[in-house]
Amino acid sequence: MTKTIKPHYDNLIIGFGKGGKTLTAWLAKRGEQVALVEKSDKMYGGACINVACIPTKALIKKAEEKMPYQKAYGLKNELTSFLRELNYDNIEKLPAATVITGEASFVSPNEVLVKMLRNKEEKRITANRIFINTGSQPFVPPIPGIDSAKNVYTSISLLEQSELPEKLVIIGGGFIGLEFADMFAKFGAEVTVLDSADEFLPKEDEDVADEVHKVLTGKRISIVTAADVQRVENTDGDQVRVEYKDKTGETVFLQASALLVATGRKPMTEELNLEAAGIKTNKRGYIEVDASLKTNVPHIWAIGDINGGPQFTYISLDDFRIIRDQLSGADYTSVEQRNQVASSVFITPPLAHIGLREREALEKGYEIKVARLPASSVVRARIEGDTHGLLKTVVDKKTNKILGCTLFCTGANEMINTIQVAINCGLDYQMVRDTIYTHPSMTEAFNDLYALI
Ligand SMILES: Cc1cc2nc3c(=O)[nH]c(=O)nc-3n(C[C@H](O)[C@H](O)[C@H](O)COP(=O)(O)OP(=O)(O)OC[C@H]3O[C@@H](n4cnc5c(N)ncnc54)[C@H](O)[C@@H]3O)c2cc1C
Ligand SMILES: NC(=O)c1ccc[n+]([C@@H]2O[C@H](COP(=O)([O-])OP(=O)(O)OC[C@H]3O[C@@H](n4cnc5c(N)ncnc54)[C@H](O)[C@@H]3O)[C@@H](O)[C@H]2O)c1
Repeated sequence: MTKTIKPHYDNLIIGFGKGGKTLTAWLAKRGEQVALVEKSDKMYGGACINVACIPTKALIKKAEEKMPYQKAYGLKNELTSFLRELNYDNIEKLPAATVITGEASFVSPNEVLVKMLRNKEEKRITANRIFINTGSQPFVPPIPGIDSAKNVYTSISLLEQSELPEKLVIIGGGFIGLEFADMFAKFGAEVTVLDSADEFLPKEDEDVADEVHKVLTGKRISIVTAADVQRVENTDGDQVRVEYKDKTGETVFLQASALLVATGRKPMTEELNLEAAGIKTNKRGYIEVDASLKTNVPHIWAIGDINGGPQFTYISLDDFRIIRDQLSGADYTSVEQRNQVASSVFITPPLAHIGLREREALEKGYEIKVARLPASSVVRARIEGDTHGLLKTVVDKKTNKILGCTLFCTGANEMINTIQVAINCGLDYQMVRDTIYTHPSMTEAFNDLYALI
C-alpha cells in the first residue's frame, strides 16, 4: 500500500539515482522524514539499473556466452524488472521514507510541485532540505535528418529493441559507442563506428589505443575517425543512410538497419524549473555546485550526473558520502578530498584505467619508469580463453609511487581496483610487485608487471 503524501518533509529528494536513493535510506533510518520523487515508474532505482550499467553489462555477459540476442534481451528485461521492484521496496519499506511517482518542478526555493504520474494530480510539497538527483540523458547532435529518420536510436531506445540489428552504425566512439559496438558485434551484427575525433581513443597512449583498435577491428567492427557526419535519412526500405565526410573530405554513404547516436549526455534539468528556486547552472547546463555539492541556494544540493562531475554510478554514490558526512558532522565533506577513481570500458576484454598515462605523466614533467606486459603471458588469461591485450603501468622514478595503470585484458575491470587501493594508500610499487596473490589469477600478473620496473 502506498503511503499518504504529506505537505511537508524534512528532506525532499528529486530523482531515484544512486546517490539519492542511498541518501533517502540513510536519512530515513536516522528517523528523518524523506520524500523521494521519481517521475517514471520504469525508473525506480535510476538509470544505472534500468537503462544503463546493469542492462548493458547483462547483455555483454550473454553476448560473451554466445547466447542468441532475443533470449539475452528477455533475460536482461527480467533482471531490470527484478532490480526495479527491489529498489522500490527497499525505500518504501522504511517507515520514514515515501516514494512519490511524479514529475517534480520548483515553485520556490522551498517548494516543489509534483505532477503525479497515475492521476495527473498536482501536489505541492515543501521541505527543509532538497537534493536534486535527476541525472543526465543522451545528447543528440543537430545533424540534418537525425530527429526525423526511422531506426535512429539512443542507448535507451536501442536497449528496448528485441530484434538484433543486422547492420549497425554508431555515431560516437566513447564509452557507450564502444561498449555497444563490441556487444552487438559479439551478438553477430556488422558494426561501424564513426567518431569525429582525429584519433581513436585520443586520451589513451598510442600503444594502448592501437591494441584496442586491433582487437575491435578483428571482430567485424569498422572504426572511422575524423568522420564528419553530414546527414541521416531513410532509404525506401526504411534502412538508415548515413552520409559523412572522411579524413580527406570525400563524401561516404553507409547503409544500416539501425543507427545508434552515442555522442555524450546532457543534464536532465528541463522539467525542474530551476529559475523558480534561483538555482544557477553552468555553461553546459549542469547545476553549479561548490566542493560540498551545495548549489548557490544554501539548503539545496545536487548529486550525481546533474552536478556536472564525472558520469559514473560510483561517483553518484560518493556524492552521497560527501553529503552524509556533512549532515552527520563527519570528515569526508568535500569533492577535493576524493581519492583517485578508476574507470572501465566494458568491451571484451575490458579496458580499465586509473591515474596518469605515460604521455600525461611526461607532459606533467615526471621522471618515469614504464612497464608493459602482454596479456598472453598471464596463465589465467589462457584459462579464460582470452589472451588479447596488454597491461601497462607508469611509476614515479623518484618516489617509487604508482602514477597510473592501464589494463586491457580479461578481468581488467576487477584488477584495476587493486591498483586503485595501492595508489590511494600511497604504496610503493614494490609492495604491489611482491604481494602474494591467489593462483591462478589475473591479479598475480602484477608480480610480473611491476618486476619489469
Ligand atoms: C548506456 C550506459 C551505460 C553506463 N554504464 C555505466 C557503468 O558500467 N558504470 C558506471 O559507473 N556508470 C555507467 N553509466 C553512467 C551511469 O549510468 C550514470 O552516471 C548514473 O546512472 C547517474 O546516476 P545519477 O545518480 O546521477 O542519476 P540517475 O540514475 O540518472 O537517476 C536520475 C533519476 O531522476 C529521474 N528524474 C529526472 N527528472 C526528474 C524530475 N523532474 N522529477 C522526478 N524525477 C526525475 C529520472 O527518471 C531518473 O530515474 C552508464 C550510462 C549509460 C547511458
Ligand atoms: N563503463 C562505464 O563506466 C560507462 C559506460 C557507458 C557510459 N558511461 C558514462 O556515460 C558517459 C556518456 O557516454 P558517451 O559514450 O555518450 O560519451 P563519451 O563522451 O564517452 O563519448 C562520446 C564520443 O562521441 C564523439 N562525438 C561527439 N560528437 C560527435 C559527432 N557529431 N560525430 C561523431 N562523433 C562524435 C566524441 O568524439 C566521443 O568519442 C560517459 O562519459 C561515461 O561517463 C560509463
